[in-house]
Amino acid sequence: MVDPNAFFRETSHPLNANLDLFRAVRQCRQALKRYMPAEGLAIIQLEPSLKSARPIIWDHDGGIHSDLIAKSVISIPVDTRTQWKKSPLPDARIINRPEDDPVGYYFQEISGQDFSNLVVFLEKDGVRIAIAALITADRDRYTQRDLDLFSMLKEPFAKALDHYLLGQEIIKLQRTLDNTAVDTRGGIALEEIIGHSFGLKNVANLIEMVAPLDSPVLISGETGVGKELISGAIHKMSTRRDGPFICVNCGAIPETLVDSELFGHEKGAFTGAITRRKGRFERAQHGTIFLDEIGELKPDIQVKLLRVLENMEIERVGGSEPIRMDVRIVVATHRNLENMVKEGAFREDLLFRINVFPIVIPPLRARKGDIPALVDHFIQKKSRSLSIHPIPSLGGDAIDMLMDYNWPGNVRELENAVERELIVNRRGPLSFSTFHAVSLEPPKKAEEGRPSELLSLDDLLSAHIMRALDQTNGRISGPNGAAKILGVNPSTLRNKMIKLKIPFSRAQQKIRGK
Ligand SMILES: Nc1ncnc2c1ncn2[C@@H]1O[C@H](COP(=O)(O)OP(=O)(O)OP(=O)(O)O)[C@@H](O)[C@H]1O
Repeated sequence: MVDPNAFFRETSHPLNANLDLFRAVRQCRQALKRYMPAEGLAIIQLEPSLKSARPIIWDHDGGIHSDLIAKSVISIPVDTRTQWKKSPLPDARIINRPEDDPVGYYFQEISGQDFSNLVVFLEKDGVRIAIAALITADRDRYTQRDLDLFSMLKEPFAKALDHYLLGQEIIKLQRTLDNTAVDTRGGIALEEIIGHSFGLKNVANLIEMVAPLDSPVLISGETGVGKELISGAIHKMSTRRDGPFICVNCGAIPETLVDSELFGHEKGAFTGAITRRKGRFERAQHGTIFLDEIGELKPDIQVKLLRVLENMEIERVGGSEPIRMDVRIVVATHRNLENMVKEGAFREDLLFRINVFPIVIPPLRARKGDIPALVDHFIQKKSRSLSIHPIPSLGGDAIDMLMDYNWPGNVRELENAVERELIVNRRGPLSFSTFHAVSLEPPKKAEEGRPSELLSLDDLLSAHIMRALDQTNGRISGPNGAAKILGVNPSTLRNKMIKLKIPFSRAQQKIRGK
Protein backbone atom coordinates (compact mmCIF):
# COMPACT_ATOMS: atom_id res chain seq x y z
CA MET A 1 0.00 0.00 0.00
CA VAL A 2 1.29 3.42 -0.92
CA ASP A 3 1.11 6.08 1.75
CA PRO A 4 -0.19 9.18 -0.12
CA ASN A 5 1.43 11.53 2.40
CA ALA A 6 4.84 9.93 1.91
CA PHE A 7 4.34 10.01 -1.87
CA PHE A 8 3.45 13.69 -1.81
CA ARG A 9 6.36 14.57 0.47
CA GLU A 10 8.92 12.77 -1.65
CA THR A 11 7.74 13.84 -5.10
CA SER A 12 6.73 17.45 -4.38
CA HIS A 13 9.84 18.27 -2.36
CA PRO A 14 12.10 18.74 -5.44
CA LEU A 15 9.49 21.05 -7.01
CA ASN A 16 9.31 23.25 -3.93
CA ALA A 17 12.99 23.17 -3.08
CA ASN A 18 14.59 23.95 -6.47
CA LEU A 19 14.68 27.32 -8.17
CA ASP A 20 15.91 25.60 -11.32
CA LEU A 21 12.82 24.05 -12.93
CA PHE A 22 14.90 21.66 -15.03
CA ARG A 23 16.56 20.18 -11.98
CA ALA A 24 13.27 20.16 -10.08
CA VAL A 25 11.50 18.16 -12.79
CA ARG A 26 14.39 15.72 -13.13
CA GLN A 27 14.47 15.02 -9.38
CA CYS A 28 10.69 14.79 -9.23
CA ARG A 29 10.69 12.18 -12.00
CA GLN A 30 13.32 10.12 -10.17
CA ALA A 31 11.11 10.20 -7.09
CA LEU A 32 8.03 9.27 -9.16
CA LYS A 33 9.88 6.24 -10.53
CA ARG A 34 9.65 4.64 -7.12
CA TYR A 35 5.85 4.60 -7.43
CA MET A 36 4.97 4.23 -11.13
CA PRO A 37 6.50 3.98 -14.61
CA ALA A 38 8.13 7.32 -15.44
CA GLU A 39 10.32 7.17 -18.56
CA GLY A 40 9.62 10.82 -19.39
CA LEU A 41 8.10 13.86 -17.73
CA ALA A 42 7.08 16.93 -19.73
CA ILE A 43 5.75 20.33 -18.78
CA ILE A 44 3.98 21.74 -21.80
CA GLN A 45 2.61 25.27 -21.87
CA LEU A 46 -0.66 25.93 -23.71
CA GLU A 47 -0.50 28.72 -26.27
CA PRO A 48 -4.12 29.45 -27.22
CA SER A 49 -3.24 32.34 -29.55
CA LEU A 50 -0.81 30.13 -31.47
CA LYS A 51 -3.30 27.23 -31.34
CA SER A 52 -0.27 25.29 -30.20
CA ALA A 53 1.53 23.82 -27.24
CA ARG A 54 5.05 24.73 -26.16
CA PRO A 55 7.18 22.13 -24.39
CA ILE A 56 9.02 23.89 -21.57
CA ILE A 57 10.71 20.89 -20.04
CA TRP A 58 11.19 17.38 -21.32
CA ASP A 59 13.13 15.15 -18.99
CA HIS A 60 13.44 11.56 -20.16
CA ASP A 61 15.53 8.41 -20.23
CA GLY A 62 15.96 8.60 -24.03
CA GLY A 63 13.96 6.67 -26.59
CA ILE A 64 10.34 7.53 -26.16
CA HIS A 65 9.45 10.75 -28.04
CA SER A 66 12.93 11.98 -27.27
CA ASP A 67 13.18 14.24 -30.29
CA LEU A 68 9.48 14.90 -30.75
CA ILE A 69 8.96 16.91 -27.61
CA ALA A 70 11.94 19.02 -28.53
CA LYS A 71 11.94 22.61 -27.43
CA SER A 72 9.72 24.07 -30.10
CA VAL A 73 6.09 24.93 -30.57
CA ILE A 74 3.81 22.02 -31.50
CA SER A 75 0.88 23.01 -33.66
CA ILE A 76 -2.40 21.40 -32.60
CA PRO A 77 -4.39 20.38 -35.69
CA VAL A 78 -7.85 21.86 -36.29
CA ASP A 79 -9.79 18.60 -35.87
CA THR A 80 -8.11 17.96 -32.52
CA ARG A 81 -9.01 21.46 -31.38
CA THR A 82 -12.60 21.05 -32.56
CA GLN A 83 -12.99 17.79 -30.74
CA TRP A 84 -11.37 19.33 -27.69
CA LYS A 85 -13.90 22.18 -27.74
CA LYS A 86 -16.86 19.82 -28.19
CA SER A 87 -15.99 17.74 -25.16
CA PRO A 88 -13.58 19.60 -22.87
CA LEU A 89 -10.89 17.37 -21.49
CA PRO A 90 -11.01 16.48 -17.77
CA ASP A 91 -8.52 18.04 -15.33
CA ALA A 92 -6.59 14.79 -15.20
CA ARG A 93 -6.70 11.78 -17.48
CA ILE A 94 -5.05 8.48 -18.26
CA ILE A 95 -4.08 7.80 -21.86
CA ASN A 96 -3.42 4.10 -22.11
CA ARG A 97 -4.67 3.88 -25.71
CA PRO A 98 -3.31 6.95 -27.48
CA GLU A 99 -5.39 6.35 -30.61
CA ASP A 100 -8.60 6.89 -28.58
CA ASP A 101 -7.52 10.21 -27.10
CA PRO A 102 -8.11 13.52 -28.96
CA VAL A 103 -4.53 14.65 -28.34
CA GLY A 104 -2.80 11.31 -27.82
CA TYR A 105 -3.71 10.06 -31.29
CA TYR A 106 -1.95 13.05 -32.85
CA PHE A 107 1.29 12.42 -30.95
CA GLN A 108 1.09 8.75 -31.79
CA GLU A 109 0.63 9.57 -35.45
CA ILE A 110 3.56 11.93 -35.70
CA SER A 111 5.88 9.88 -33.54
CA GLY A 112 4.82 6.44 -34.76
CA GLN A 113 5.23 5.17 -31.20
CA ASP A 114 2.86 3.57 -28.74
CA PHE A 115 2.89 5.08 -25.28
CA SER A 116 0.96 5.50 -22.06
CA ASN A 117 0.42 8.86 -20.51
CA LEU A 118 -0.86 10.55 -17.37
CA VAL A 119 -1.90 14.12 -18.08
CA VAL A 120 -2.80 16.79 -15.53
CA PHE A 121 -3.80 20.35 -16.45
CA LEU A 122 -1.96 23.07 -14.52
CA GLU A 123 -3.83 26.27 -13.73
CA LYS A 124 -3.12 29.86 -12.87
CA ASP A 125 -5.98 31.97 -11.48
CA GLY A 126 -8.43 29.28 -12.52
CA VAL A 127 -7.23 29.22 -16.15
CA ARG A 128 -5.51 26.20 -17.67
CA ILE A 129 -2.04 27.31 -18.71
CA ALA A 130 -0.08 24.08 -19.11
CA ILE A 131 -0.04 20.33 -18.69
CA ALA A 132 2.24 18.03 -16.77
CA ALA A 133 2.55 14.75 -18.64
CA LEU A 134 4.14 11.55 -17.41
CA ILE A 135 5.04 9.27 -20.31
CA THR A 136 6.11 5.67 -20.68
CA ALA A 137 6.58 3.44 -23.72
CA ASP A 138 3.88 0.87 -24.64
CA ARG A 139 0.18 0.81 -23.87
CA ASP A 140 -1.79 0.10 -20.70
CA ARG A 141 0.94 1.06 -18.29
CA TYR A 142 -1.02 3.32 -15.92
CA THR A 143 -3.75 2.68 -13.38
CA GLN A 144 -6.31 4.93 -11.69
CA ARG A 145 -4.18 4.74 -8.53
CA ASP A 146 -1.22 6.19 -10.50
CA LEU A 147 -3.40 9.03 -11.78
CA ASP A 148 -4.74 9.83 -8.29
CA LEU A 149 -1.20 10.05 -6.97
CA PHE A 150 0.17 12.05 -9.91
CA SER A 151 -2.76 14.51 -9.66
CA MET A 152 -1.61 15.43 -6.17
CA LEU A 153 1.32 17.24 -7.83
CA LYS A 154 -0.95 19.65 -9.74
CA GLU A 155 -0.35 22.58 -7.35
CA PRO A 156 3.42 22.10 -6.86
CA PHE A 157 3.91 21.80 -10.65
CA ALA A 158 1.82 24.93 -11.27
CA LYS A 159 3.78 26.96 -8.69
CA ALA A 160 7.16 25.82 -10.00
CA LEU A 161 6.09 26.67 -13.55
CA ASP A 162 4.85 30.09 -12.49
CA HIS A 163 8.24 30.92 -10.94
CA TYR A 164 10.01 29.71 -14.04
CA LEU A 165 7.85 31.82 -16.37
CA LEU A 166 8.42 34.92 -14.25
CA GLY A 167 12.17 34.31 -14.51
CA GLN A 168 11.85 33.97 -18.29
CA GLU A 169 10.02 37.31 -18.52
CA ILE A 170 12.93 38.96 -16.73
CA ILE A 171 15.43 37.34 -19.11
CA LYS A 172 13.41 38.53 -22.13
CA LEU A 173 13.33 42.04 -20.76
CA GLN A 174 17.09 42.00 -20.21
CA ARG A 175 17.64 40.78 -23.76
CA THR A 176 15.47 43.57 -25.13
CA LEU A 177 17.53 46.08 -23.19
CA ASP A 178 20.80 44.53 -24.39
CA ASN A 179 19.34 44.23 -27.89
CA THR A 180 21.26 40.99 -28.28
CA ALA A 181 20.45 39.41 -31.57
CA VAL A 182 21.41 35.79 -32.17
CA ASP A 183 24.60 35.65 -34.20
CA THR A 184 24.28 33.04 -36.93
CA ARG A 185 27.45 33.91 -38.81
CA GLY A 186 29.33 30.88 -37.55
CA GLY A 187 26.44 28.58 -38.39
CA ILE A 188 23.44 27.61 -36.34
CA ALA A 189 22.63 24.64 -34.10
CA LEU A 190 20.10 22.21 -35.52
CA GLU A 191 17.81 22.75 -32.54
CA GLU A 192 17.56 26.42 -33.43
CA ILE A 193 16.06 25.62 -36.82
CA ILE A 194 12.33 25.86 -36.30
CA GLY A 195 10.58 22.72 -37.48
CA HIS A 196 13.61 20.45 -37.11
CA SER A 197 11.49 17.87 -35.34
CA PHE A 198 8.35 18.40 -37.43
CA GLY A 199 8.15 19.68 -41.02
CA LEU A 200 11.92 19.60 -41.43
CA LYS A 201 12.45 16.32 -39.59
CA ASN A 202 13.62 14.47 -42.68
CA VAL A 203 15.93 17.34 -43.56
CA ALA A 204 17.28 17.32 -40.00
CA ASN A 205 17.96 13.57 -40.24
CA LEU A 206 19.91 14.12 -43.47
CA ILE A 207 21.89 16.96 -41.90
CA GLU A 208 22.84 14.73 -38.99
CA MET A 209 24.00 12.05 -41.41
CA VAL A 210 26.11 14.21 -43.68
CA ALA A 211 27.38 16.99 -41.42
CA PRO A 212 30.29 15.06 -39.86
CA LEU A 213 31.57 13.93 -43.28
CA ASP A 214 33.44 16.10 -45.74
CA SER A 215 31.22 15.33 -48.74
CA PRO A 216 29.81 18.17 -50.81
CA VAL A 217 26.12 18.85 -50.19
CA LEU A 218 23.61 20.19 -52.70
CA ILE A 219 20.67 21.94 -51.05
CA SER A 220 17.70 22.72 -53.23
CA GLY A 221 14.38 24.35 -52.55
CA GLU A 222 12.34 27.39 -53.46
CA THR A 223 13.57 30.81 -52.57
CA GLY A 224 13.35 31.73 -48.88
CA VAL A 225 12.85 28.18 -47.54
CA GLY A 226 15.96 28.31 -45.33
CA LYS A 227 18.75 26.98 -47.55
CA GLU A 228 21.38 29.25 -46.02
CA LEU A 229 20.21 28.36 -42.54
CA ILE A 230 20.52 24.65 -43.29
CA SER A 231 24.02 25.11 -44.67
CA GLY A 232 24.89 26.90 -41.42
CA ALA A 233 23.65 23.90 -39.44
CA ILE A 234 25.79 21.56 -41.56
CA HIS A 235 28.84 23.68 -40.76
CA LYS A 236 28.03 23.92 -37.06
CA MET A 237 27.61 20.15 -36.77
CA SER A 238 30.75 19.33 -38.73
CA THR A 239 34.26 18.84 -37.49
CA ARG A 240 35.03 22.21 -39.09
CA ARG A 241 32.77 24.11 -36.71
CA ASP A 242 35.69 26.09 -35.30
CA GLY A 243 36.80 27.13 -38.79
CA PRO A 244 35.24 29.88 -40.92
CA PHE A 245 31.80 29.63 -42.54
CA ILE A 246 31.85 31.74 -45.68
CA CYS A 247 28.65 32.44 -47.65
CA VAL A 248 28.76 33.52 -51.27
CA ASN A 249 25.68 34.50 -53.24
CA CYS A 250 26.89 33.61 -56.73
CA GLY A 251 24.01 35.54 -58.31
CA ALA A 252 24.86 38.78 -56.51
CA ILE A 253 28.50 39.19 -57.62
CA PRO A 254 29.02 41.18 -60.84
CA GLU A 255 30.07 38.83 -63.65
CA THR A 256 33.46 40.45 -64.14
CA LEU A 257 34.37 40.10 -60.47
CA VAL A 258 33.26 36.51 -59.78
CA ASP A 259 36.67 35.09 -60.57
CA SER A 260 38.65 37.30 -58.22
CA GLU A 261 35.92 37.23 -55.56
CA LEU A 262 36.01 33.44 -55.41
CA PHE A 263 39.67 32.75 -56.00
CA GLY A 264 41.40 36.05 -55.10
CA HIS A 265 43.98 37.93 -57.16
CA GLU A 266 47.64 38.85 -57.21
CA LYS A 267 48.81 42.43 -57.12
CA GLY A 268 48.64 43.94 -60.63
CA ALA A 269 46.57 41.05 -62.03
CA PHE A 270 44.21 43.59 -63.60
CA THR A 271 43.63 47.32 -63.51
CA GLY A 272 42.61 48.20 -59.96
CA ALA A 273 44.29 45.18 -58.39
CA ILE A 274 46.61 47.32 -56.34
CA THR A 275 47.23 44.71 -53.64
CA ARG A 276 47.12 40.94 -53.42
CA ARG A 277 43.70 39.81 -52.18
CA LYS A 278 42.45 36.50 -50.83
CA GLY A 279 39.28 35.15 -52.39
CA ARG A 280 36.33 33.58 -50.57
CA PHE A 281 37.75 30.08 -51.01
CA GLU A 282 40.98 31.01 -49.25
CA ARG A 283 39.04 32.74 -46.52
CA ALA A 284 37.08 29.54 -45.99
CA GLN A 285 40.30 27.52 -45.50
CA HIS A 286 39.71 24.74 -42.89
CA GLY A 287 36.05 25.69 -42.79
CA THR A 288 32.99 25.58 -45.03
CA ILE A 289 32.14 27.61 -48.11
CA PHE A 290 28.46 27.99 -48.95
CA LEU A 291 27.87 28.77 -52.62
CA ASP A 292 24.28 30.00 -52.87
CA GLU A 293 22.52 30.26 -56.25
CA ILE A 294 25.10 28.02 -57.90
CA GLY A 295 22.91 27.90 -61.02
CA GLU A 296 23.83 31.54 -61.71
CA LEU A 297 27.52 30.78 -62.32
CA LYS A 298 28.73 31.41 -65.86
CA PRO A 299 30.28 28.50 -67.83
CA ASP A 300 33.91 29.64 -67.41
CA ILE A 301 33.53 29.81 -63.62
CA GLN A 302 31.77 26.45 -63.65
CA VAL A 303 34.92 24.96 -65.23
CA LYS A 304 37.12 26.53 -62.55
CA LEU A 305 34.85 25.31 -59.79
CA LEU A 306 34.94 21.81 -61.23
CA ARG A 307 38.72 21.92 -61.09
CA VAL A 308 38.66 23.05 -57.48
CA LEU A 309 36.37 20.15 -56.62
CA GLU A 310 38.55 17.67 -58.50
CA ASN A 311 41.97 18.79 -57.28
CA MET A 312 41.17 20.79 -54.17
CA GLU A 313 43.44 23.53 -55.44
CA ILE A 314 42.80 27.10 -56.50
CA GLU A 315 44.83 29.66 -58.38
CA ARG A 316 44.51 33.36 -57.71
CA VAL A 317 43.78 35.54 -60.75
CA GLY A 318 47.20 36.51 -62.13
CA GLY A 319 48.92 33.90 -59.97
CA SER A 320 50.93 30.92 -61.10
CA GLU A 321 51.18 28.85 -57.93
CA PRO A 322 48.27 26.56 -57.08
CA ILE A 323 47.11 26.86 -53.48
CA ARG A 324 46.01 23.71 -51.70
CA MET A 325 42.48 23.97 -50.29
CA ASP A 326 40.97 22.26 -47.28
CA VAL A 327 37.39 23.42 -47.61
CA ARG A 328 33.99 21.74 -47.30
CA ILE A 329 31.69 22.79 -50.14
CA VAL A 330 27.97 23.23 -49.66
CA VAL A 331 25.99 24.61 -52.58
CA ALA A 332 22.37 25.66 -52.99
CA THR A 333 19.97 26.47 -55.76
CA HIS A 334 16.31 27.21 -56.29
CA ARG A 335 16.63 26.15 -59.95
CA ASN A 336 16.31 22.73 -61.49
CA LEU A 337 19.93 21.95 -62.32
CA GLU A 338 19.05 18.79 -64.27
CA ASN A 339 16.90 20.86 -66.63
CA MET A 340 19.70 23.40 -66.87
CA VAL A 341 22.06 20.59 -67.90
CA LYS A 342 19.60 19.53 -70.62
CA GLU A 343 19.41 23.13 -71.83
CA GLY A 344 23.21 23.34 -71.86
CA ALA A 345 23.27 26.07 -69.20
CA PHE A 346 24.96 23.97 -66.51
CA ARG A 347 27.83 21.50 -66.84
CA GLU A 348 26.84 17.90 -66.32
CA ASP A 349 30.25 16.95 -64.87
CA LEU A 350 29.94 19.73 -62.31
CA LEU A 351 26.45 18.56 -61.38
CA PHE A 352 27.81 15.05 -60.80
CA ARG A 353 30.52 16.47 -58.56
CA ILE A 354 28.18 18.56 -56.39
CA ASN A 355 25.22 16.21 -56.37
CA VAL A 356 26.84 13.75 -53.95
CA PHE A 357 24.37 14.32 -51.14
CA PRO A 358 21.23 16.19 -52.18
CA ILE A 359 18.93 17.73 -49.58
CA VAL A 360 15.58 19.08 -50.75
CA ILE A 361 13.89 21.57 -48.43
CA PRO A 362 10.11 21.42 -48.72
CA PRO A 363 8.26 24.72 -49.25
CA LEU A 364 6.41 26.25 -46.32
CA ARG A 365 2.99 25.41 -47.81
CA ALA A 366 3.91 21.72 -47.52
CA ARG A 367 4.71 22.03 -43.80
CA LYS A 368 2.07 24.38 -42.47
CA GLY A 369 2.30 22.75 -39.05
CA ASP A 370 5.57 24.67 -38.59
CA ILE A 371 3.84 28.05 -39.02
CA PRO A 372 2.83 28.63 -35.35
CA ALA A 373 6.38 27.90 -34.18
CA LEU A 374 7.87 30.15 -36.87
CA VAL A 375 5.45 32.98 -36.07
CA ASP A 376 6.31 32.70 -32.40
CA HIS A 377 10.04 32.64 -33.19
CA PHE A 378 9.82 35.71 -35.45
CA ILE A 379 7.67 37.67 -33.00
CA GLN A 380 10.34 37.13 -30.33
CA LYS A 381 13.25 37.81 -32.69
CA LYS A 382 11.79 40.90 -34.35
CA SER A 383 10.44 42.38 -31.11
CA ARG A 384 14.00 42.16 -29.82
CA SER A 385 15.55 43.83 -32.82
CA LEU A 386 12.82 46.51 -32.95
CA SER A 387 13.09 47.01 -29.15
CA ILE A 388 9.39 46.33 -28.65
CA HIS A 389 8.40 45.45 -25.10
CA PRO A 390 6.18 43.97 -23.88
CA ILE A 391 6.02 41.51 -26.73
CA PRO A 392 2.55 41.91 -28.26
CA SER A 393 0.07 39.05 -28.21
CA LEU A 394 -1.52 37.48 -31.28
CA GLY A 395 -5.11 38.24 -32.26
CA GLY A 396 -7.67 35.42 -32.09
CA ASP A 397 -7.84 34.43 -35.77
CA ALA A 398 -4.31 35.41 -36.76
CA ILE A 399 -2.77 31.94 -36.75
CA ASP A 400 -5.59 30.30 -38.67
CA MET A 401 -5.38 33.08 -41.25
CA LEU A 402 -1.60 32.73 -41.60
CA MET A 403 -1.93 28.97 -41.91
CA ASP A 404 -4.51 29.36 -44.68
CA TYR A 405 -2.20 31.41 -46.86
CA ASN A 406 -0.02 29.69 -49.45
CA TRP A 407 3.31 31.50 -48.80
CA PRO A 408 4.86 31.68 -52.28
CA GLY A 409 7.77 33.58 -50.70
CA ASN A 410 8.13 30.91 -48.02
CA VAL A 411 9.69 31.50 -44.59
CA ARG A 412 11.26 34.81 -45.59
CA GLU A 413 7.83 36.15 -46.62
CA LEU A 414 6.39 35.00 -43.29
CA GLU A 415 9.27 36.65 -41.43
CA ASN A 416 8.67 39.90 -43.30
CA ALA A 417 4.92 39.72 -42.63
CA VAL A 418 5.61 39.42 -38.89
CA GLU A 419 8.06 42.31 -38.95
CA ARG A 420 5.62 44.52 -40.89
CA GLU A 421 2.82 43.68 -38.48
CA LEU A 422 5.00 44.53 -35.46
CA ILE A 423 5.89 47.88 -37.02
CA VAL A 424 2.31 48.90 -37.77
CA ASN A 425 0.80 47.35 -34.67
CA ARG A 426 3.47 47.35 -31.97
CA ARG A 427 1.02 47.27 -29.08
CA GLY A 428 -0.87 44.28 -30.48
CA PRO A 429 -2.88 42.18 -30.58
CA LEU A 430 -1.28 41.27 -33.89
CA SER A 431 -4.14 40.77 -36.33
CA PHE A 432 -2.27 40.83 -39.68
CA SER A 433 -5.23 42.71 -41.14
CA THR A 434 -3.06 44.73 -43.54
CA PHE A 435 -1.27 41.58 -44.64
CA HIS A 436 -4.66 40.08 -45.33
CA ALA A 437 -5.51 42.96 -47.62
CA VAL A 438 -2.34 42.71 -49.69
CA SER A 439 -1.89 38.98 -49.87
CA LEU A 440 -5.17 37.38 -50.64
CA GLU A 441 -4.75 37.53 -54.38
CA PRO A 442 -4.49 34.03 -55.78
CA PRO A 443 -0.93 32.87 -54.96
CA LYS A 444 -0.01 32.05 -58.54
CA LYS A 445 3.52 30.89 -57.93
CA ALA A 446 2.44 28.37 -55.33
CA GLU A 447 -0.12 26.82 -57.65
CA GLU A 448 2.22 26.38 -60.57
CA GLY A 449 2.66 22.82 -61.63
CA ARG A 450 -0.15 21.55 -59.42
CA PRO A 451 -2.97 19.45 -60.71
CA SER A 452 -6.11 21.54 -61.21
CA GLU A 453 -8.20 19.12 -59.15
CA LEU A 454 -6.97 18.72 -55.62
CA LEU A 455 -7.56 15.53 -53.67
CA SER A 456 -8.86 15.55 -50.11
CA LEU A 457 -6.18 14.88 -47.50
CA ASP A 458 -7.61 11.42 -46.77
CA ASP A 459 -7.62 10.52 -50.48
CA LEU A 460 -4.09 11.77 -50.82
CA LEU A 461 -3.02 9.75 -47.79
CA SER A 462 -4.75 6.61 -49.10
CA ALA A 463 -3.07 6.98 -52.47
CA HIS A 464 0.29 7.48 -50.80
CA ILE A 465 -0.09 4.46 -48.52
CA MET A 466 -1.20 2.33 -51.47
CA ARG A 467 1.84 3.40 -53.46
CA ALA A 468 4.06 2.35 -50.59
CA LEU A 469 2.22 -0.99 -50.36
CA ASP A 470 2.68 -1.46 -54.10
CA GLN A 471 6.40 -0.88 -53.71
CA THR A 472 6.67 -3.41 -50.89
CA ASN A 473 4.41 -5.97 -52.54
CA GLY A 474 1.90 -5.47 -49.78
CA ARG A 475 4.31 -5.98 -46.90
CA ILE A 476 3.50 -3.70 -43.96
CA SER A 477 6.16 -4.38 -41.33
CA GLY A 478 9.80 -5.42 -41.31
CA PRO A 479 12.86 -3.77 -42.86
CA ASN A 480 11.31 -3.86 -46.35
CA GLY A 481 7.80 -2.99 -45.25
CA ALA A 482 5.63 0.01 -46.09
CA ALA A 483 5.74 1.26 -42.49
CA LYS A 484 9.51 1.63 -42.74
CA ILE A 485 9.25 3.57 -46.03
CA LEU A 486 6.58 5.85 -44.59
CA GLY A 487 8.56 6.34 -41.38
CA VAL A 488 5.76 5.15 -39.06
CA ASN A 489 5.18 2.31 -36.65
CA PRO A 490 3.52 -0.74 -38.30
CA SER A 491 0.66 -0.57 -35.79
CA THR A 492 0.11 3.11 -36.66
CA LEU A 493 0.03 2.20 -40.34
CA ARG A 494 -2.45 -0.61 -39.71
CA ASN A 495 -4.70 1.74 -37.69
CA LYS A 496 -4.49 4.32 -40.48
CA MET A 497 -5.36 1.64 -43.07
CA ILE A 498 -8.42 0.65 -41.04
CA LYS A 499 -9.46 4.30 -40.72
CA LEU A 500 -9.00 4.91 -44.45
CA LYS A 501 -10.64 1.58 -45.29
CA ILE A 502 -7.61 0.29 -47.17
CA PRO A 503 -8.19 -3.47 -47.21
CA PHE A 504 -5.46 -5.65 -45.76
CA SER A 505 -6.56 -8.25 -48.31
CA ARG A 506 -5.12 -5.92 -50.92
CA ALA A 507 -1.76 -6.48 -49.30
CA GLN A 508 -2.33 -10.21 -49.10
CA GLN A 509 -3.58 -10.44 -52.70
CA LYS A 510 -0.42 -8.75 -53.84
CA ILE A 511 1.72 -11.25 -51.98
CA ARG A 512 -0.31 -14.20 -53.25
CA GLY A 513 -0.21 -12.83 -56.80
CA LYS A 514 3.58 -12.90 -56.81
N1 LIG B 1 13.30 26.83 -40.20
C1 LIG B 1 13.61 28.10 -39.95
N2 LIG B 1 13.73 28.53 -38.67
C2 LIG B 1 14.01 29.82 -38.40
N3 LIG B 1 14.20 30.76 -39.33
C3 LIG B 1 14.11 30.39 -40.62
C4 LIG B 1 13.82 29.05 -40.99
N4 LIG B 1 13.82 28.96 -42.35
C5 LIG B 1 14.09 30.17 -42.80
N5 LIG B 1 14.28 31.05 -41.78
C6 LIG B 1 14.57 32.48 -41.89
O1 LIG B 1 13.99 32.89 -43.13
C7 LIG B 1 14.89 33.74 -43.83
C8 LIG B 1 15.23 33.12 -45.17
O2 LIG B 1 16.05 31.97 -44.95
P1 LIG B 1 17.34 31.65 -45.87
O3 LIG B 1 18.06 32.90 -46.25
O4 LIG B 1 18.11 30.59 -45.19
O5 LIG B 1 16.56 31.09 -47.14
P2 LIG B 1 17.18 30.70 -48.57
O6 LIG B 1 16.42 29.51 -49.02
O7 LIG B 1 18.66 30.59 -48.47
O8 LIG B 1 16.77 31.98 -49.43
P3 LIG B 1 17.28 32.33 -50.92
O9 LIG B 1 16.67 31.31 -51.83
O10 LIG B 1 16.72 33.69 -51.14
O11 LIG B 1 18.77 32.28 -50.89
C9 LIG B 1 16.09 33.94 -42.93
O12 LIG B 1 15.94 35.12 -42.18
C10 LIG B 1 16.07 32.73 -42.03
O13 LIG B 1 16.67 33.01 -40.80
